[in-house]
Amino acid sequence: MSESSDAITGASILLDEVTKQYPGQVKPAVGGLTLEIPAGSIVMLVGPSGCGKTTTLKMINRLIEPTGGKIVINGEDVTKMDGDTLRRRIGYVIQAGGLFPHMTVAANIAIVPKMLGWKKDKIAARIDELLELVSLDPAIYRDRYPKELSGGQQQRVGVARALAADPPVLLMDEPFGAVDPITRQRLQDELLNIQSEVQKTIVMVTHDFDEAVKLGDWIAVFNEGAQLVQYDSPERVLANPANEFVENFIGSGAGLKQLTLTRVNEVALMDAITALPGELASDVLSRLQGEGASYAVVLDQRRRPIRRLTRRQLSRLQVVDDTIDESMPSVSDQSTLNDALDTMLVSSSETAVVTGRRDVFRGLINVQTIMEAISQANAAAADGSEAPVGLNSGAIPALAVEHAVAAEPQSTEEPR
Ligand SMILES: Nc1ncnc2c1ncn2[C@@H]1O[C@H](COP(=O)(O)OP(=O)(O)OP(=O)(O)O)[C@@H](O)[C@H]1O
Repeated sequence: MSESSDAITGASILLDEVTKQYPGQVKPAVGGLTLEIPAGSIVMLVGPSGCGKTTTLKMINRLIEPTGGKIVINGEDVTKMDGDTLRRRIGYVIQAGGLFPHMTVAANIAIVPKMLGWKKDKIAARIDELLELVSLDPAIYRDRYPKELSGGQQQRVGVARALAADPPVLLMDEPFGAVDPITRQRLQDELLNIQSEVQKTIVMVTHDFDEAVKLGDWIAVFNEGAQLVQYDSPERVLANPANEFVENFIGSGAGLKQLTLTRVNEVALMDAITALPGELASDVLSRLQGEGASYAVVLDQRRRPIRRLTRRQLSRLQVVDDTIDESMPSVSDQSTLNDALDTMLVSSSETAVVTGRRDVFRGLINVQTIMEAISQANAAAADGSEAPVGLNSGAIPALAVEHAVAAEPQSTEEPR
């Protein structure tokens, strides 16, 4: 991306007493909702089926027109703005990516830049940059059709397409609902990695409370009619649920869910002895013995881990080869400790290999570290930082919506 990695490019969003009354319905689907969404944050909308999450989300880009109230983006009232113009500033991601089946991956991503009249070579460069960003090798995937991709890959392309023209806001409606749990975990980790790079304002609807805890800076828990029951940090929603409704929604195992609050990159990792294909096994073995380590991590040329070799395995080898062990327990540094623990349990291994951006090796994590983190998790709930404003009626008291320091947002438009 062209922005520096820590610049917030997202825009603040304010829903100001927003209402949606569908024709023929007795009660409004969303009634007088006020919600402050800080620039550069991820806000998760959760609640039971039919409570108005999707309606709330789609009112932000006016795919659904509010029947009352105002929507303010970066200080600008966009309620009366032309809907198409508005949607050029807002990326939109839906379940299964919503890709056009008869267009290649590249053509799908290029839709918005083309509409904006970008030059061919700029579009081509952007496609490759975005595919790299979502961890798809451009040389392999740019000319494929959606049906030649897995569900997770389609979803990644959907995210790439939504980011194509660098919109300050990304709306995501159950984006990972259609993929298996492992792919879902990877896509969540990737989204966090991408977000640490792009710092957009992301509003996401999910059915999955664990997903909300994992991804959200803030969680909005709704009841019917988009009644906001609690709007706070994941730590505080877990530690102090506002009432029984939220408690029930969190479900059992709130203690273990604390593990979802801590990411692998927040705990100390252990160093490991690494080896490269082509090295003499005896050299690696003597390094292991010198450090008292039980195995070495073999890295490929791009420093991505491909397998682990124990002392015994090394003693039987002449030269380290480049065999890839698909079953090696490996987690991204954006994974939660919960995911890391899962990975270890599934592989019956007390340690897992940790990778960072572009899957580069970062170190090792072990069960001990995770156990220690559980005992520390509650401390975070005591953090006194203020939650954004969220309520259901009346004017907002002294709103201090931060205005993003973002450059003038470029246009984008999502196909609908
Ligand atoms: N086009 C429509 N016309 C009339 N009623 C609608 C329309 N769309 C949604 N509703 C109603 O508005 C309420 C909120 O729907 P919405 O889709 O926003 O809920 P949701 O929380 O996203 O639900 P889910 O989690 O099941 O997707 C529901 O009662 C729904 O039946």
